[in-house]
Amino acid sequence: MFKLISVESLSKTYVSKKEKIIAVDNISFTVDQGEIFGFLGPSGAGKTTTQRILTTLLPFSSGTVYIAGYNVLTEAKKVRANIGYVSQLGGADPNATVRENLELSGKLYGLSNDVTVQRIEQLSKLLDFHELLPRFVRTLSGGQKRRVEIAQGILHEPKVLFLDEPTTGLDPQNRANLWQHIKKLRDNGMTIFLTTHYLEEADALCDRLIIIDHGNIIAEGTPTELKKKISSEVVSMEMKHLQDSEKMKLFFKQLELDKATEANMKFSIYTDIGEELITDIINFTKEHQIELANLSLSMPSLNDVFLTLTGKELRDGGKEEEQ
Ligand SMILES: Nc1ncnc2c1ncn2[C@@H]1O[C@H](COP(=O)(O)OP(=O)(O)OP(=O)(O)O)[C@@H](O)[C@H]1O
Repeated sequence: MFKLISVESLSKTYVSKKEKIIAVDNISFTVDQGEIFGFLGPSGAGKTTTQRILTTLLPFSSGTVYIAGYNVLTEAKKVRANIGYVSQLGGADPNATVRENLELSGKLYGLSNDVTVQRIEQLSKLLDFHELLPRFVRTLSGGQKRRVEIAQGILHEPKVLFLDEPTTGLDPQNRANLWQHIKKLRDNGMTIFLTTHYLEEADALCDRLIIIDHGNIIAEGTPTELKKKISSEVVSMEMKHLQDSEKMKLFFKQLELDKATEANMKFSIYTDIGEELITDIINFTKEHQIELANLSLSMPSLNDVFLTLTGKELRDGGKEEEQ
């Protein structure tokens, strides 16, 4: 399969007031044509830095980067012609209409008027904002504005679309709606590189992803592969009374369950024999009159993956500016 993005031994060090900050530390990865590829990591992990390098906006310290077969250092112009970039801030002028914004993007990309009109027609239907074309951008909801900005980013039919935290600030319903639209773009052949710190987003949207922390790749695979690596199932349980937690801890020790975590009377046990373990827990709690607030069996989440790899949580909604 043709690799639309190929990154080899990429590093980026910022020098700020004589202090060196290694933002990206010798990372390598490739992205296939037609996939939604995610870059998941906490704030400060190096996601934006990497994305700005890949979109020719930032010089880097060492390594090689090819986008659509072109070298970002020596063939930056060709790279730019083949990519679309929608930053966190977006680029739509609030005081112009949706159509005017898109027409301006067409001019900036050097498209003819005919092609611009045709693309506006196509994309406004695909991204479900055709009826909004005469509206001023300032009157749009967050989700509607995002769809218009994505259309601006792909008006020139690029091979790769870069999306930086596309759903930050959107409510859960608008977020899920935007995911559907991003999937539609992928289904129409677009390759999408997306940075996110939302676990749920990475899980629902990405065909493959990298988890990045402190500039290093700590895991790579499909969401299912990553979750299966830690265990096939997770048993979650919460105690009603603190004194019972100690009894449960002893019980799990006897069963030699080494992949169990406990915090605030909540246990997560990573296991491949979930149903059997649930039966054992029910029998034990009945026998010892232990009251449970809840007990459930599920697939591990990407948060479990992050927790297992780094010992810390990467929770959704960890950023201050979020609503
Ligand atoms: N211009 C800069 N000068 C100095 N350090 C920088 C600069 N830009 C980023 N950094 C540092 O590089 C590291 C990676 O930052 P980056 O913005 O790439 O992270 P991120 O994963 O995109 O975070 P967020 O999710 O908060 O946007 C951080 O430690 C950050 O403070």
